[in-house]
Order: sequence, then structure tokens, then C-alpha cells
Amino acid sequence: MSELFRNLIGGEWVDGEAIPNINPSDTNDVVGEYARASKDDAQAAIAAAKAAFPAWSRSGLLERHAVLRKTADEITARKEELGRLLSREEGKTLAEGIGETVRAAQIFDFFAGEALRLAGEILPSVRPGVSVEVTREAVGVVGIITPWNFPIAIPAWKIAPALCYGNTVVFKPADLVPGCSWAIVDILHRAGLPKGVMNLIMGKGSVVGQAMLDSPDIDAITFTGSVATGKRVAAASVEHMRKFQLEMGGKNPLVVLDDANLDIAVDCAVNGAFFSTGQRCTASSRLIVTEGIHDRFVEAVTARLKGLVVDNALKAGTHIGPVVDESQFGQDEKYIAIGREEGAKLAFGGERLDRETPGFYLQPALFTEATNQMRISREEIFGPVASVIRVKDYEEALHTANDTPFGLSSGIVTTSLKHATHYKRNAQAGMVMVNVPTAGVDFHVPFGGSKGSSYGPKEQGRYAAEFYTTVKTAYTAA
Ligand SMILES: NC(=O)C1=CN([C@@H]2O[C@H](COP(=O)(O)OP(=O)(O)OC[C@H]3O[C@@H](n4cnc5c(N)ncnc54)[C@H](OP(=O)(O)O)[C@@H]3O)[C@@H](O)[C@H]2O)C=CC1
Ligand SMILES: O=C(O)CCC(=O)C(=O)O
Repeated sequence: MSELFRNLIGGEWVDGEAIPNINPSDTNDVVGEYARASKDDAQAAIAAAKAAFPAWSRSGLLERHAVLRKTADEITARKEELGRLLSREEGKTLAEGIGETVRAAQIFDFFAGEALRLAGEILPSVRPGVSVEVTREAVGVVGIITPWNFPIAIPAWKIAPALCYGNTVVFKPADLVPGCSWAIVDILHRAGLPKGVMNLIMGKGSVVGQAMLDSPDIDAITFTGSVATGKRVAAASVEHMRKFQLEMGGKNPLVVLDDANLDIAVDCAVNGAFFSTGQRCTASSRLIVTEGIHDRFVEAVTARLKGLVVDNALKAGTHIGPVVDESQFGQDEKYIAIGREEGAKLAFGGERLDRETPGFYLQPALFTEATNQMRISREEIFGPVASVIRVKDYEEALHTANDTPFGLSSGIVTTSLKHATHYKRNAQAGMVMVNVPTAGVDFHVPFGGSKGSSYGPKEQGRYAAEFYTTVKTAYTAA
């Protein structure tokens, strides 16, 4: 019998119903059997995290630093193996899997450093003889709920700051991709975290995720995933008067102006829209192109797409791996059909592909003649599907880019300093990209959106402290 990867509750590995983790590049390949946690397990994990909080929140900074540092070092040392596991369970290419693993290590490394840089402020009071101290304290038990599309980086950028600032954690990864989450929790556990500080409950959102939302003992929840689930997290958090942070969808525009360098425009569009199989909340799903470059741009993007290899994520030479599962594949196909019905022209792709191994292979789909009012331009598809929207000039491009309920990432390709500067100031998004793809962000600076994409403080970098700590102001009369 194969090894069962178990849940970690109060420092003990706990059994559960064995669920196979299936490789989307080869559905005959079982990555491993993972124990599915129950509602009772979720409650036990929350209780363990609550019991561990007083000691961990007062733990020495060197202890926190050492655990985060060791975790970064082990992830780095095992980057090929973990990157392979990531690609095998999620379907992004091996290069992308290893790249994401390195990013996870960099995040742990960054927060290992932050643990030694915790600081407060001492200010004079307006009252003579009184001084004021402003300090940050851990929030308490942090619930972490993650999606399937970044199986190691998103858990890393939530777990590392949570532990760094002295919180204890109950972590529920997406049911589809438990492998990398199990691996990093195992590393953290062996790195010396006290019992109950880090708890892993793999399982269904509707069971263990819901148990987390319903618990009065979780003090803060950080969530990345769909808008629908994000709204549930928000409603439940308001009910319990707890802190929450949401990272949800995007319908990210990439504007291409007449004066753009065509090669850069094509690189940004193809990378941003189709790499990682388009399964990124930062993906450029709307390519907004001015008239003078439109036809050359469409021709060049189509030519580039023809040369891309869609195949098994682990195979050398693959540019685009499979869609994550049958259900997501169905969603992509549904939107391709909707785009055609709405009158957009499918200029390339959109076909299911057969490969040597049975998997969910989709030829990247490029629509042209799309309008910004079509459903394919307004709703998140979350697959390798992008639409080209033709516009007259920069002003119409900016207006179209901002005409969306979302506001995560917004890009422009231009050689005009005037337009680049104007766009940075006027794009309604949390992240603006000039001559770089809308997707693929640094690990040490704030990440997050505006409008319907995000709620609460930004993630990553030093700004993460806003969510994972609470500020205390103390007055002392001498
Ligand atoms: N912004 C982003 O990065 C992402 C956006 N999406 C969007 O969402 C769509 C659907 O993907 P999906 O994975 O189903 O997204 P979900 O929002 O359902 O999943 C995200 C996380 O929330 C959990 N969850 C689900 N229901 C609940 C609940 N009632 N209470 C607490 N947690 C819950 C999931 O658990 P589990 O999966 O284990 O059931 C998963 O861990 C995609 O097609 C895409 O459009 C998806 C992933 C990432
Ligand atoms: O583009 C990136 O690097 C991050 C994207 C992301 O976090 C997401 O898709 O959920």
C-alpha cells in the first residue's frame, strides 16, 4: 500500500479518508494518497492553534527566524523535487513549477529576515510628561484557505508572515492539490515549530473550509480563490467580527498602443495570457489594441501561438501544460462557446488536444473582434483564453481597461513616457505593469488588487504586517 500523507493537528499526524491526488497531465498517474480531514479534525486543529497561541506569540525572535530560515533552505535544496511535485499535481510546466518553488523559498527567506526587524514607534504625547508607544502584536489564530493554481507560492506567502509575526495557523489547501502544501507543512514541522503552531487540514472547502468560517476561535482569515467563496468568507467573518483578507478574480487588461515595440507586446501578451495555462488571477485575458498596430499584433500573436507546444507538464519542450481538471476544462470550453455565440471570432485554438498521456489538454484560444461588453470580456474564465478588443486611441484604451468590475493587474505596452506615466496614475488596479506581463510578480513588494478583485490589506513584502498584526497604542506618564 502507498504512503498516506496525513493531516497535522496539534503536532501529531492524523489519519483520514484516503483521497488520490491525480496528475492532470496523465490521469492514470496518482501523485499520492492524501488524508481528507473531517469537520471534527478542523475543530481539533482550531483548538490546538488556540492553545499554542499564547506561547508562540511571545516566542523569541531567533526561534521564529530559525524555523523560517531552515524552511527556506530546505525548499531551496529540494527545488527540483518539489517543483516536479508541483507540476505533477497542478499541471504547470516543470520550469514554472521549479520557478514557483524557488519563489516560495524566497518568501520564507524574506520573512525569516522580517522576524528580526520587528519594530515599533515611540512618540511624544501632546500631553507634557506622557510618552506614546505604538507596537504591533500577533492577531491570534489565522485561518489560511488557498486555491489550486499556485500550490506552493500562495501557501508560502500566507504561512510565512503569519508565523513571522507570532500567529498560529490552521491551513486548508485546495483539495485538488494537497501535495506541495503537505510538503511545506512537513518541512516547517521538522524545522522545529512547537506543537499546535502549524496545523494542516486537507479536505473539502464545503466541510473543513466551512468549519473554519463558522468557528468563533479563528481570529483572522486570509483567502485566495473565487469571488463566490470570497463573499462567503466575508459574510462569515463579519458575523464573527474577525479580520479577513480576500484575493479573488481578475479580468486583467493589457493595452497595446500603436507605438509599442511589437516583440515586447507579443511576449507580454503570450506570457500573460497563456503561460501557466492562463490559470492565474493576474492573467491578461483582455488584449486592448489600438487600430494602427492591431492587425500586425494579431498576426504575430497567432504565429507565436502556432509554435507553442501544449503537452505533458513534465515533458521537456512543453510550453503549456494541461488545464487543472475536467471541471475547469468544462468551464473553459463553455466560455469558448459563449464567445462564438456572442459574435467574437475564434482566430486560433480552442480545441481539445490528444496527447500520449491522457490529460486535459486545451489549445490556447485567441478571440478577435471582441467587445468589452461580451461575457468573455467581463467574466473570469481562468484558462488559456484571451480576447483582442480593438480601440481607436489611448483614451479609449484606458477607458476600456478600467471598464470592469475587477482591478487586480493592468498592463500597457508603449514606448511613450507620457502614456506610460498617465496609465500608471489612472489605471484602476492594485498593480500596474509597463512593458512587462500582467502576471508574474516579485515576492518582496505588495500584491493585491482594487475594486472587486481584493478586500483588505495587501499581501507580501513588509505590507503583509498590516493583516497579520494588530496595532496597539500605549500611553505612559513618567
Ligand atoms: N484568484 C485566484 O487565484 C483563483 C480564482 N479561482 C476562480 O474560481 C473558480 C473556481 O475555482 P475553485 O477552486 O472552485 O475556487 P474556490 O473559491 O471554490 O476555492 C478556493 C478555496 O476555497 C475553498 N472553499 C470552497 N468552498 C468553501 C467554503 N464554503 N468555505 C471555505 N472554503 C471554501 C476551496 O476548497 P476546495 O477546493 O478544497 O473545495 C479552496 O481551498 C475558478 O474557475 C476561477 O475562476 C480559482 C482559483 C484561484
Ligand atoms: O502572477 C503572479 O505571479 C501571481 C498570481 C496569483 O497569485 C494567482 O493567480 O493567484
